[in-house]
Amino acid sequence: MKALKHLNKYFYKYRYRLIVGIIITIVAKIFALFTPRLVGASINVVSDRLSGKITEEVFRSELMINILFLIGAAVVAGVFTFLMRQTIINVSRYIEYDLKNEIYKHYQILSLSFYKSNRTGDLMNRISEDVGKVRMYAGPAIMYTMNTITLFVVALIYMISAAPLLTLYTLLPLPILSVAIYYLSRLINKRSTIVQQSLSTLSTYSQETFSGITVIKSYGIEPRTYVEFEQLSAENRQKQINLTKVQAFFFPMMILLIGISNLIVVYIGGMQYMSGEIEQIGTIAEFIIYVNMLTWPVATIGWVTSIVQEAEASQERINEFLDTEPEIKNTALDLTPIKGDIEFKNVSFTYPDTNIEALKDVSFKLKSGETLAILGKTGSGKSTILDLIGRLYDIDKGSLLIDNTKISELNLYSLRESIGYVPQEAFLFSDSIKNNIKFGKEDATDEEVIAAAKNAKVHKNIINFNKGYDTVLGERGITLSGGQKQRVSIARAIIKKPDILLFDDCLSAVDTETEEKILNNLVKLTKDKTTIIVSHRVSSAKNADQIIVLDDGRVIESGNHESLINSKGYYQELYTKQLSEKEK
Ligand SMILES: Nc1ncnc2c1ncn2[C@@H]1O[C@H](COP(=O)(O)OP(=O)(O)OP(=O)(O)O)[C@@H](O)[C@H]1O
Repeated sequence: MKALKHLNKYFYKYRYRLIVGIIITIVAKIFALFTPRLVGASINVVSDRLSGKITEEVFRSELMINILFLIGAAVVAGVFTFLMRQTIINVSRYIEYDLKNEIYKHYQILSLSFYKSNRTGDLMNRISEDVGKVRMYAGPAIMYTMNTITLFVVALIYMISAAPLLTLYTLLPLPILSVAIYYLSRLINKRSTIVQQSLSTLSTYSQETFSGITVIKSYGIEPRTYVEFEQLSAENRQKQINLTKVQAFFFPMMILLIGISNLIVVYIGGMQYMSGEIEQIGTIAEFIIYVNMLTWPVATIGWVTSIVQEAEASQERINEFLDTEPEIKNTALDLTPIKGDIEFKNVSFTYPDTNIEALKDVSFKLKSGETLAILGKTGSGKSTILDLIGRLYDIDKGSLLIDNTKISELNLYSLRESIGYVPQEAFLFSDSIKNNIKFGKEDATDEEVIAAAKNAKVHKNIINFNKGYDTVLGERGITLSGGQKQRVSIARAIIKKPDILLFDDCLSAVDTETEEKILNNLVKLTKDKTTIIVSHRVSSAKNADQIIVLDDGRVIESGNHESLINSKGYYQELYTKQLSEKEK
């Protein structure tokens, strides 16, 4: 129960609803328990009439009163049972909502390395499946426990006052039922988890084959995927059958144990009536109803125990993520406006998960408004530099200064707010093109969106689509070409008008002519912004104020276009090669 303590704050938040719910539960059960007494009393009236103890008139009026009370008690119990679900189960839904939001909010502040080391499926599971299991504790478990306690206490008082020995015999099989249900519920839960896992494997497999349908069709491997699907499907079927097998035990077992209890009541009760220990025949009927009313609550003791165990395990998994501290901490609580000076002083950085030393002793200084181009072979550490400026990771050695202040001392929100980042692989959401661009600036006007798209040289493509800027992208929408995606992604960054712009090889899928036009627009737009362009092409770099060339995490050349051409190194070689390719 330690992990589940996390929910106490929510129970406190909804305490009034919960208390009302508990009171309603108690009232509902008290009224439900009028039934056996009234039935017993009615049978006694019939028996008294048969033995001539009462007159026909008294018989009729007493029976009528009993029947009216029976109907009244059933109606009140029914209304209160409805209200019981409306209060306690609703509280569990509120708690489920709050917990989901809490987890999601926490996910948002966790660092990139957390996402690298945990699978997306796991993150999704904890926020959906696990929260669902915890809800069962916060709602149904509490409701059924209250139900059982009230029913038991009230029924026992009635039963013992009517026939103490018969009470003992009647209740004898019930603990066996409770224990049996507990083990059965555990088995059911275990098998349901196995079914869930197999279902998720099946859906992951189908999802992947649908996303990769182009590859599957072009390689003609549809029959193979079909066979694989069939195998997974067959495994799932077997697991479902295994689950049904144990589920099928549930009700027969209950019916058997209720039957045994009924038999005991009739047998022992009958004997006691004959020997005169029980005075009225109605008591036997009353007891039969008690047994039937108590069986389900007793069964739920076992069921609730297994729900609580499951909830505890789920909450433990949830807490594990909630207790994970973000590696990147915001230490400056006040906002810190950013101008855009960037300085790397002997910066080294090793990725914690792979231990790859991506940057070694890197130094450069960039004044606000200047442009830096970074070139180098693949894997040389170019993107890593941009990640460090966005503080997606913290550096190991050296110092990274923004506006002459250590990056870790800046307000994280201000820092990221001042950056416009265009990643190497453009990611667009399944939304309209307009909203994808506006992602950079939520309150942007249509004119601003169009201006950004024009500067990113993608406006003409967009207006050629039937729905223009309202064209929906993604799974159910249109698929943009690689170059179009990159340009929408550029528009998203420039609409924000940030102080620092980071372009990570984002023109690689664009032809050189369009690249030239975009770069010309960027020169105008980024006049007073600090800009870093990562590229494999000299054409993207040649106009930059500074150029650095990286090799295996080290700066091997630095300068401007002219000085690097004259120094006859990697840059000059690349320039000559790319120039001759262009001329071919
Ligand atoms: N998130 C990560 N976790 C672990 N290692 C990483 C991560 N990202 C990059 N690396 C490693 O760090 C090194 C530098 O990678 P980086 O992406 O900075 O290179 P790059 O110069 O941008 O390459 P490219 O031109 O191919 O984009 C590579 O060896 C890479 O495998």
